[in-house]
Amino acid sequence: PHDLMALHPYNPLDDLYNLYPHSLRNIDELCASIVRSHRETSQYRLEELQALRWKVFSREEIQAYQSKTVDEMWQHCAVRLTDAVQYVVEFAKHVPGFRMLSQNDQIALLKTGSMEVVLVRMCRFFNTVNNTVFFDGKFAGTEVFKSLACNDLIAAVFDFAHGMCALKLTEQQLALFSALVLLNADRPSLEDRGRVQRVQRSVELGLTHILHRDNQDSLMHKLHQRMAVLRSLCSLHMEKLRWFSQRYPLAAHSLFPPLYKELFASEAELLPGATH
Ligand SMILES: CCS(=O)(=O)c1ccc(CNC(=O)N2CC3(CCCC3)c3nc(-c4c(OC)ncnc4C4CC4)ccc32)cc1
Repeated sequence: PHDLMALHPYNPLDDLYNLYPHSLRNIDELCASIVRSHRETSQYRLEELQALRWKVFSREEIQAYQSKTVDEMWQHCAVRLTDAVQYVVEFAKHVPGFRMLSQNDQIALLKTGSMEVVLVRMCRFFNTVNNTVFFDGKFAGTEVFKSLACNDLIAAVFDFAHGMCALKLTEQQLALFSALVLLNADRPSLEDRGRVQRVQRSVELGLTHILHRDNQDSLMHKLHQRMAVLRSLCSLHMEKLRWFSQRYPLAAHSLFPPLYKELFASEAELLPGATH
């Protein structure tokens, strides 16, 4: 099935063999190991989410969320996001080639990529019928997040989830796409961009291989479009975060989990006077 190799004058599989001379003798093994780590770090199994699909928040529970203050709700969400990000960090650590990168490059990729992978994974626990997302143990509509005071961001997240669901990705396709979102050699402040490019190329090869095998080559273009939407979503999020940390300097500084300082805040950028 490697006829697609014929299309590439140079054979990126050489990169694969150079990168992992012993462990992964072919692209199937690369895909299998990424799918396995996706499955082991996906936080919720599809069957669990399917069973909870119609468990939505009551009027009282929605009221309770909506009566939280802005900083209370941001902090509440921050805890849920941090939890989800931990699973993405575990996923990243098992993507072949990721751990061979320098510590700084691993952090640089996670700093921006982890949020994007959380958003990609959200389509697994999104119910397009009643426009709800699994949050805090039940399925929540946009009204649950009203007190965050950023309805445009939430609307954009829900739109993105709809768009991802429309592609009807299999778990295997989602696993390879998540790895590709993470292994982005265009991220800022990478020390060894060339090395990240080689790992990115091998993951791209894996995704191309999986889509070719599933007879869905046309999905690749759509997935690249999704990545562009992801980047705009995350910059909108960072804009909100800047607004939030100026409006609630104490909350941003003390309430966000320690991971925040590691992953998102840099001295000048987000938290004035942050202590590392
Ligand atoms: C990364 C760890 S950290 O550095 O400590 C860190 C960094 C930033 C923040 C503040 N942003 C924030 O809390 N956000 C942002 C967004 C909405 C826009 C993009 C993702 C989001 N989403 C959820 C979330 C969900 O989180 C797991 N699960 C389901 N639904 C939702 C909401 C509908 C969006 C829950 C929190 C949440 C918090 C913590």
